[in-house]
Amino acid sequence: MTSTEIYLLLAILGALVVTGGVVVYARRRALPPGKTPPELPATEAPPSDRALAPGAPGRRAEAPVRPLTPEELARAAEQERYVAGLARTRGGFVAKLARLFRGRPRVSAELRDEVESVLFTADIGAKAAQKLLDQVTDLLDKSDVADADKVWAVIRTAARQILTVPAAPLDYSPNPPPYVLLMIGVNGVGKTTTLGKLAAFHKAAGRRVLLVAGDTFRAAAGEQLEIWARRVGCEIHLGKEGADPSSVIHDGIFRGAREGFDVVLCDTAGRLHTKKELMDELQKIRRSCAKALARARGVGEAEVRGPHDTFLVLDATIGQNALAQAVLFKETMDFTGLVLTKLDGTAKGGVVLGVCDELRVPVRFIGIGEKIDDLRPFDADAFVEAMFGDPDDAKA
Ligand SMILES: Nc1nc2c(ncn2[C@@H]2O[C@H](COP(=O)(O)OP(=O)(O)OP(=O)(O)O)[C@@H](O)[C@H]2O)c(=O)[nH]1
Repeated sequence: MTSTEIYLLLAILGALVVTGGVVVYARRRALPPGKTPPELPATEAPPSDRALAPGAPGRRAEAPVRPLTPEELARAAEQERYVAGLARTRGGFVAKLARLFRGRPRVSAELRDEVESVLFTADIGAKAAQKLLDQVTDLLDKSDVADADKVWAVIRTAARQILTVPAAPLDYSPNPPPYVLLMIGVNGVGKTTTLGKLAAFHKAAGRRVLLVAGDTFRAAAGEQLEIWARRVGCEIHLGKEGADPSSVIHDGIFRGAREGFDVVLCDTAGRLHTKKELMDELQKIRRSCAKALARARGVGEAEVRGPHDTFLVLDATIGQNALAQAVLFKETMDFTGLVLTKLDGTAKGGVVLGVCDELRVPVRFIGIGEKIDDLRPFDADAFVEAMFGDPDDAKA
């Protein structure tokens, strides 16, 4: 080896040593103080030398994406369906409120007037509107400016308080069975449809269901319920057209008890709360429920209260008129729960707040479409979340 070759070799070796030192220094600098880079396994080449196929051993870790379980997927789809079903309702006064807050990180007391105008022109009833406004005013009174998020949170909390009506959970397993439900309301509000959906709900929970066609006034009503019974795969008790609804319902409940059904769901003809004779007929129907249960149990009528539940069905699309209807029904007929239907088709769904506030009767179910699975048990928290989730998401 010539001296030139020796110098050249030494120069290359020197350069390699310097480059290695710089690389190690740079790597140490990149780590938090006190940390040393992890040692590579002696037997393995550095990752860069390996195939980059996903999952190859030693491949630089990507954030692992865990596939959702079927239950999680079902829950997400259900949540999406629920929120979509309430989109129009959310597009009502909630969207108007959200528009007031949009783009205003801080809001002043002047906003109070605008909030007042939205609340009092919404279909939530004057009392509920006042309660929400009081909360906003309280907050704004505390300082000249308030955080828009805080105002929104105050409205959400007040709405949740109004919607949370204390009530025992529904008991579908009375001893002795069956659980008897009477559905009442004005014409066309969705009584029969809701009964069909409820029959499906109980069937899915493993209960034996009997539908009772207590609307003997309208020939098509029995047929409509029969279609639901076939769709759900449950039995139906039909009376003769024009028969006394009390006697049809009595016989249906008695049959339900004798034949070991778990749940008996009774339809009634639609009626206006202003028609006295029709409201009297409802009282008679209720007494016949008690009579049938007493007879089936072999006890005196005084020992039986009547149907376990009576639900008043309200059509949310008529907004405040639904609230007026409910108030007038309550004057003549007790009901234990409310069903708000057609929330999918209206911007007036805020009436749920009004009925909860005014009547303090729990909303038990809401209808969010015409299909068999478009009925949801009412949950104040879930409803508030779907309605008031985030002002920026509210439908413009
Ligand atoms: N979009 C929508 N439509 C509904 C809902 N519930 C019921 N409907 C529709 O409302 C209409 C009336 O429903 P019915 O079940 O016949 O009402 P009803 O109270 O039994 O009527 P009467 O027997 O005349 O008193 C039907 O077209 C239903 O499909 C709902 O939650 N959403």
